[in-house]
Amino acid sequence: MAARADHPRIRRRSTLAALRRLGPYVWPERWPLIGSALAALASMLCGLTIPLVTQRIVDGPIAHHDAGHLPWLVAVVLALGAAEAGLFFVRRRLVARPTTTIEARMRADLYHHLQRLPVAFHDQWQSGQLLSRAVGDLSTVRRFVAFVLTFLIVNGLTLLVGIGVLFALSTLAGVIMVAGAVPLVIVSVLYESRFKVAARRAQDQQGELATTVEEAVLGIRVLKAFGRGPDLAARFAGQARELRGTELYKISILALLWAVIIALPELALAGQIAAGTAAIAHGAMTVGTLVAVVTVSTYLRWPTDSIGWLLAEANQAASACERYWEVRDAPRTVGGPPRPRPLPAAPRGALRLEGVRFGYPGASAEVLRGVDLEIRPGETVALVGATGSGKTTLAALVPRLADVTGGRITVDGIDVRDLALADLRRVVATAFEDPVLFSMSVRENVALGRPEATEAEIRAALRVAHAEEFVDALPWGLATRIGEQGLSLSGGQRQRLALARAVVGRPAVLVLDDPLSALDVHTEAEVEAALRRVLRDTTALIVAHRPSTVRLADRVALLAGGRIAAVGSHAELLTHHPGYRSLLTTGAAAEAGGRPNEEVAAW
Ligand SMILES: Nc1ncnc2c1ncn2[C@@H]1O[C@H](COP(=O)(O)OP(=O)(O)OP(=O)(O)O)[C@@H](O)[C@H]1O
Repeated sequence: MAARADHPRIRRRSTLAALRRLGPYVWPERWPLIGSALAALASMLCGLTIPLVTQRIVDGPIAHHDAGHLPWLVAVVLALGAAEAGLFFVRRRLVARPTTTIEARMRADLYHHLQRLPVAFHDQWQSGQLLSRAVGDLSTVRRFVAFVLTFLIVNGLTLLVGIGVLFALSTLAGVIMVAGAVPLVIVSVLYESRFKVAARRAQDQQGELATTVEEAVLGIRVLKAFGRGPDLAARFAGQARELRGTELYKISILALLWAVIIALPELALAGQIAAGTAAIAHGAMTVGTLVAVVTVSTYLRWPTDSIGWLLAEANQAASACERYWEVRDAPRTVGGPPRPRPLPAAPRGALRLEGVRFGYPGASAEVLRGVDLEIRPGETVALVGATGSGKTTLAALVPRLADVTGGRITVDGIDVRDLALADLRRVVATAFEDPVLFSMSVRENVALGRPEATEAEIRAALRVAHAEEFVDALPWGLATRIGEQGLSLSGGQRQRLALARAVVGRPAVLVLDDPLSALDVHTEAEVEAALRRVLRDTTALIVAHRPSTVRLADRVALLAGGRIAAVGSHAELLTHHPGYRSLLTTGAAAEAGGRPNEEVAAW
């Protein structure tokens, strides 16, 4: 999801308001930025002074055929030119550090915020949209602070000073200059709103394009296997065409703006030359003054020309800021409490679900409608249910990847929402069905479960997950960097590393979402045996799809119709619950998939 450019709320918000929100980032860097603006201004003033010296040269040594003072005046022009160049260099040097710092800070804050946002937020946003904000939009913001902001101020001031100089040289020349500049400003402002909408649309489309590329790369196996590459390529080409259309529209706006920007100052210059020549003929102006007027007007070309372009860049930066703040403003619905309750020094791991209800945002019906379940310290409960019955959803509520919408979950009698998130994540460890590994070494991937884990603890966790042998066989053992999302490993190997990550912190409560699903029969039996040892000291909730996983549990809870329909030992449920029997005896719970919840509820 991403707010679109044509949304009225976005149109109404002013460019200035969006850019003002950069304040907290820009303020700490104000001194070098002010220094760079002053250097740019001084450089402009040096350039602006050169025409005045030229006037002296034309009306003095040249008009009087007296070269006596010429070397001095030429030396002054040279000195001014050198100062102009030197100051420009200083500006560049001064601006680099603070602007890259601002960009880096904003990017880091965005990243931290993304990490804290609930899973529900990530479910709704395309990752390409987030990527384009973190990369493209923040570069636009840096360009704005480094260049656009400075030159909007400096060029504005140069224009004012330049027009003042023109008025001092010749009132008529000043009036002609202003007459040319006023329509230019009006046209620039008129085009601003149109350009802003187009700029925003282009940024959103870039985000969509990034999402398509990302999906194509991550899903390359599926696309190849189903021969769907050309379809996605066609979608990509369509999106690229749309983006091209928007960019062309942006260029057509800019082209018109540039035509006006170039034509008006040329007309003003022609007017100044015509009026100046007539004034010289009537003895009302010296040749030197006309030369100075023409040189000053020519010098003012860049500040005048740039205003429209700088405004367009400012608009682009404003919409980049809006896009950035859309993410930063997203509320952290799952956060730590203001006054967290402390965990017992040695948590026992009593897990209790009391009337737990949960509905996904925007969904018409709740997935969980009053789940009651108690898992005693050290006990292992398998959660079984038809596909889509809400097992994964329930498992995600324990480590607070989402918050219950009704009822409560307690660990050792404390509501998980009253615990500091760091405490909760320390006491509850999770391994998901789809084990995501990061582009880092095996050691780092496992240590995500406990950053301070020693080599011995990591090895012990690998042994539990029956992963030590294959890790040692990797080219650099624990130090082997595994590919993006661990793609260079097999599904079973990835699952075992995810399991090692979950157990390395020796958590009091383990939540495992189908931890043996990707293992072959032989490995499954070995991991099962190792897990059994870990589970002896840990409270565990295990989402189970097949009998082998269920065998790990002391008790089994059957989830159906959003509630716990039955609890008992595997043998009891097999005997007394036909629904459970059919779910497991078909080989895997997944095979019972497609059953409507109502039917399961009726078991
Ligand atoms: N992010 C989400 N947004 C909206 N609905 C969702 C989301 N994730 C899951 N659901 C819905 O919630 C219901 C429960 O899904 P869940 O993944 O918890 O089931 P499950 O029992 O774990 O299924 P399986 O056995 O197939 O893994 C399903 O109807 C699913 O479509």
